[in-house]
Amino acid sequence: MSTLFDPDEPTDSRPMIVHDGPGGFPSSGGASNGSFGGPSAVPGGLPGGGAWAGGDSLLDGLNPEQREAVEYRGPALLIVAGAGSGKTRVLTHRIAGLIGSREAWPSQILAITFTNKAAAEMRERVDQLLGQASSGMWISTFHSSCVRILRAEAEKAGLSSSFTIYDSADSRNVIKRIIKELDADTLGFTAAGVSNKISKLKNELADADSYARNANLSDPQELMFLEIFRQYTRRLRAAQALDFDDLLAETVFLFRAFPATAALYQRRFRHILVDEYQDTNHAQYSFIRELTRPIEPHIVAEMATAGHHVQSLRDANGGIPGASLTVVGDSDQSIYAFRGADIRNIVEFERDYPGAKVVLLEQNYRSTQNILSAANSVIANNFDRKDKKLWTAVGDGAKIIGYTGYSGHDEAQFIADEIEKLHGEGVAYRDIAVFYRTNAQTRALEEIFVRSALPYRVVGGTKFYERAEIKDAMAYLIAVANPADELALRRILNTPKRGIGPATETQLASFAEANGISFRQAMRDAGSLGMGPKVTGAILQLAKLLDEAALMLDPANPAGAAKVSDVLGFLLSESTLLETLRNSRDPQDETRAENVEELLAQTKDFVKENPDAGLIDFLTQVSLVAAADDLDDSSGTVSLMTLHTAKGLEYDSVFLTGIEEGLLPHQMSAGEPGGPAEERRLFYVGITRARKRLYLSLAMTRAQFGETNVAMPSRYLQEIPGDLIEWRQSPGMANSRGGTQPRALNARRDGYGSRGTGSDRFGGELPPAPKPKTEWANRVTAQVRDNGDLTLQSGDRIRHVDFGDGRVNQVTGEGTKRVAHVQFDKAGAKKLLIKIAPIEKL
Ligand SMILES: Nc1ncnc2c1ncn2[C@@H]1O[C@H](COP(=O)(O)OP(=O)(O)OP(=O)(O)O)[C@@H](O)[C@H]1O
Ligand SMILES: [Mg+2]
Repeated sequence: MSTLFDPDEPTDSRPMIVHDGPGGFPSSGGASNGSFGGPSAVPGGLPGGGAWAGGDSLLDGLNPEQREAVEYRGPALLIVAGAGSGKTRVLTHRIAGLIGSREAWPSQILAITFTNKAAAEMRERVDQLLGQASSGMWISTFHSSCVRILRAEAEKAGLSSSFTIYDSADSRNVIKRIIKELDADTLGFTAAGVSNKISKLKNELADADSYARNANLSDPQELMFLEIFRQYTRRLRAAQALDFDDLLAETVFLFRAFPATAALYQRRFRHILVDEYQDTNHAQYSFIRELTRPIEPHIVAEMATAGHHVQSLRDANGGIPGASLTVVGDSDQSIYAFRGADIRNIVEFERDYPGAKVVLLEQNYRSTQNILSAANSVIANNFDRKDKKLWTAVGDGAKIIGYTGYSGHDEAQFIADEIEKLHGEGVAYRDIAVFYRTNAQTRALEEIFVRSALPYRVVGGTKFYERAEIKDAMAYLIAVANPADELALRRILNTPKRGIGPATETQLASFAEANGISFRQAMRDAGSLGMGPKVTGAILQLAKLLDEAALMLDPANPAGAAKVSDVLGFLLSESTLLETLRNSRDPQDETRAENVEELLAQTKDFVKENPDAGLIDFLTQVSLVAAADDLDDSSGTVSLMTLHTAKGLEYDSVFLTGIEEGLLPHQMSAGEPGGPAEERRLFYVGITRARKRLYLSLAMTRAQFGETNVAMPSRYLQEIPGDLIEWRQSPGMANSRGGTQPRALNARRDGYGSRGTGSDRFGGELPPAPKPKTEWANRVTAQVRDNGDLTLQSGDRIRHVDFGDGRVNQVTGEGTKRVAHVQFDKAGAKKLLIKIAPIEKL
């Protein structure tokens, strides 16, 4: 992929049709016969009478409604259906059908998915269905599509094509600085609050000026906010940077300001398909709206004059009709209202696209009947929705398993044990997922999983690219790519330490401002600032290093343009960043150095996979890695992720954890209108990810923000018919109660009085306080454990803080990854990671 994209360029490398296709593909030989009459026309015959891998088999795996959706040809198609009914599958088959039947060139297709991973999967499926790789399709997220367009049209958008993309941490840093400078914290402004508000406004396509028009500027709060918003906008512009929300908004503004530019894309993309449409916000909606607009005859005439191929697409009036649009979604799965997503986009689709065909899908192919029934009865409690009943031919399947733990740790231990059991029954780790509402819940889970030597990965936690050392290394690359990016320059100014303090940084900034030059130029001019020779030398050296790196990348470089990996290697070694980490005494720096080396390795892979790509391509790719993109199906690990990240995915076995009031629904949702209903949809999304087995767990006490609080079962649990769930108790509770209902659930019933007899009272029967730990246990728990030297072999007796005494059956693994398989006298069989397990040899 080259950095810049020309919408008029042929991007399809397949020697498919020899005549001139629609959308202006230069003929690849042969005469232009113009027989390709628009999106719904099928050009006659295939070259050489060849067949493609799809054909009937493309429709074989579909039910009649799905087929109808795949085969429908018309300007607008809306597929609304519940979870797991094959919406994404229909989109994929539809794309393959359009290409396979020669109705569309791959390059005329734009498919929007929610994550880059979903995009990659869709592309792979399409290629599979077609039996060959088809390049030129745009299957990507909203953000990736917008970046490609903005880089190609940067000049019109008033940007450099090497603009930087700020992630939320970057933009918060800028906002933090502004708040400090304006003393806005005295008025109660926080970086998080301001950044949320700005993000919401941008999702509504508002900018500082439009905000000013509607704001009450006699209110000091609003006035201050406006000033922060203005400064923020100005600073990002000066740094040639866009934040995530800008990517969408700027593209829409560009299309509106330059109809002729928009027309290039409107003409190119004849088929636009959007997955998860229920979660589009106003800016995303507008982007699609602009792209599907018909092109006015006078613009078509201009395009023809400019040499663009438009002839075959023209209608009787000389205009070009709007692209065909297919959207799929499920309003019951709308979970991004907090980011401005608007269910109305789906509800009002028929109004916005008159004559749209609507297809409903009702058969679920993912889950067992028990899981579906639970999902159906939960979501039925939301008002204001069209009732739809999902059914499945799969059969009832296993019951849902419920578990109430004493604590988050107890809950996590239950999950770890169940996972091992499933694994023992032949379920692969990769087919198991654990979901939670808040990231904080991972702590207990991770602790237990590590101790149990369970292979897992947290999807979208503290992401690799959000680590400080990676951001440092990336800032070097960004500073080379975009010299205007002051944030990147300030980040590396004294990283690694080179004796440039905050006072010097401020001095450089003021010098730049006073002289109307960039921060980078101020660095180059450091000699005239009258600072000490050491500091001056350090600044000049850094400026020179960056300039040299930029020269390496220059295509005019006599040695040939250097690759991203070479440049990063050069920067890391010349700046001594890597060496400093390696030589540091801070033990964490060892990991940091490894991470930076990993980044270097990644750039090498990137160069291998994309030989023609440059630095900007690499930076773009990194900026757009979304949370779910960390998923790697091939790895044999259990996936841990938030409910939001789980959208669109499916797993054989799913654990939904922390089903408690305050977590689900989340306490923050209580005050929001529609909050609890949105949380219920989130629960529905979670339930419907499971294919065969579903676990619902909660804890009676939950440690949060350093406090341990009594937790109450979520109101949503009561919405699941009791006979679908088989409750397992916390081990400590089994003795005192005979029934199968978890005690905490009874407490909940009491509180709500909606079910139960009232005799099931919680009062006076609080669970016994956890046993005080022995002095030994306290010591083992308190110390930072490192049993690296502990030698264990089968037959050894050990003592564990929680599980008591037991006997080692087997030791597997090497070095720090040694695992003891222990049969505890009371707690049963467990696996422990020796290095950190709270154990002692007896
Ligand atoms: N006609 C069919 N025959 C067999 N399997 C199918 C059929 N339709 C869909 N499936 C399978 O059912 C599962 C769910 O399909 P898909 O992911 O497309 O549903 P979805 O409606 O997009 O779900 P979600 O709302 O969760 O995004 C997938 O594993 C898919 O391959
Ligand atoms: Mg889907």
